Amino acid sequence: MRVGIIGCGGRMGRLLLAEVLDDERLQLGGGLVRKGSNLAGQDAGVAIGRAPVGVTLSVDPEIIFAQNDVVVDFSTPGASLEHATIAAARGKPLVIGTTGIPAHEEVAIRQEAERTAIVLAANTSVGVILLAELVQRVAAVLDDDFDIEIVEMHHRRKVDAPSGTALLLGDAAAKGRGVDLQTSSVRARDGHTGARIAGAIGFAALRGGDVVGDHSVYFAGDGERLVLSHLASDRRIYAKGAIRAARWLIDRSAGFYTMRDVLGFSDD
Ligand SMILES: NC(=O)C1=CN([C@@H]2O[C@H](COP(=O)(O)OP(=O)(O)OC[C@H]3O[C@@H](n4cnc5c(N)ncnc54)[C@H](OP(=O)(O)O)[C@@H]3O)[C@@H](O)[C@H]2O)C=CC1
Ligand SMILES: O=C(O)C1=N[C@H](C(=O)O)C[C@H](O)C1
Repeated sequence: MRVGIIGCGGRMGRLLLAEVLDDERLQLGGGLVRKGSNLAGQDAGVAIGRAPVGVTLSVDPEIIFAQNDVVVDFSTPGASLEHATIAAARGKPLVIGTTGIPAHEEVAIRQEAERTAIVLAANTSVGVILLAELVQRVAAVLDDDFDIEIVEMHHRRKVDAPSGTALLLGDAAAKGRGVDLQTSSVRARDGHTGARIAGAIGFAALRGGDVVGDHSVYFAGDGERLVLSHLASDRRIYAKGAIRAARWLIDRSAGFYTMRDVLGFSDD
């Protein structure tokens, strides 16, 4: 199975290259970097501090999709939509791990998934997907007397907030409670905000240091708090999960999928 990686100059892209190169069942079929990147034209192995592997990093996404059976994209929102369009035109499966994708772009990605198989996953770690299942269950059991607040912390270089995972957990909480996240969420608080709105799902984003990714969902009641957390200490969990999604996706027909589908969770 030939795997192409998009965003090879990034924190995740580098780990994804290593993951593919270290898996004897996989073949690295190409890697994409941003136009103007000083990694363009460099050997993919050398780019991650290893011996040459004979695969040159390209700036042409068409080549990446032509040369691979499945492509994994951890880059930036606009770029991921562009890649979904190319994937759809070529009928190539695509795993997108990019977060901060605006709603209208997600709609467009879902449309492209009518022509090819696409996994869109704000978090590819098994632990986080399990956390989301737990959050949905707890939210279904506890009533509005328990206020839901989602707190996340990431490294100082993260550019989007709240994290895609925080929004995914918010969605799980909203589903469990039977409410709409868009109309229930409070994304920031500052100044004289007034008392907390009953039934709101609140978000808080912390940024600092090298934190890989911490997420906690608080169910805060009178006299007790239930806190469900996932703390990531090694970014490789995301790379491993993304490659698991790519393996799973290769045999799928066109459609829009999530990590729940990859892990075989059903809706019953
Ligand atoms: N789903 C998950 O489990 C996870 C998701 N993420 C998400 O993945 C994304 C990437 O994260 P991270 O690796 O930390 O970020 P980085 O900023 O380190 O990497 C992003 C990379 O994408 C490159 N890039 C931008 N545009 C293009 C393009 N058109 N073609 C090819 N490459 C491009 C950038 O190039 P350049 O360096 O030249 O600017 C950069 O190297 C983020 O949205 C993040 O939130 C992160 C971790 C886990
Ligand atoms: O940018 C990151 O680092 C991460 N981004 C994803 C997100 O926004 O949820 C996943 C993980 O938390 C790491």
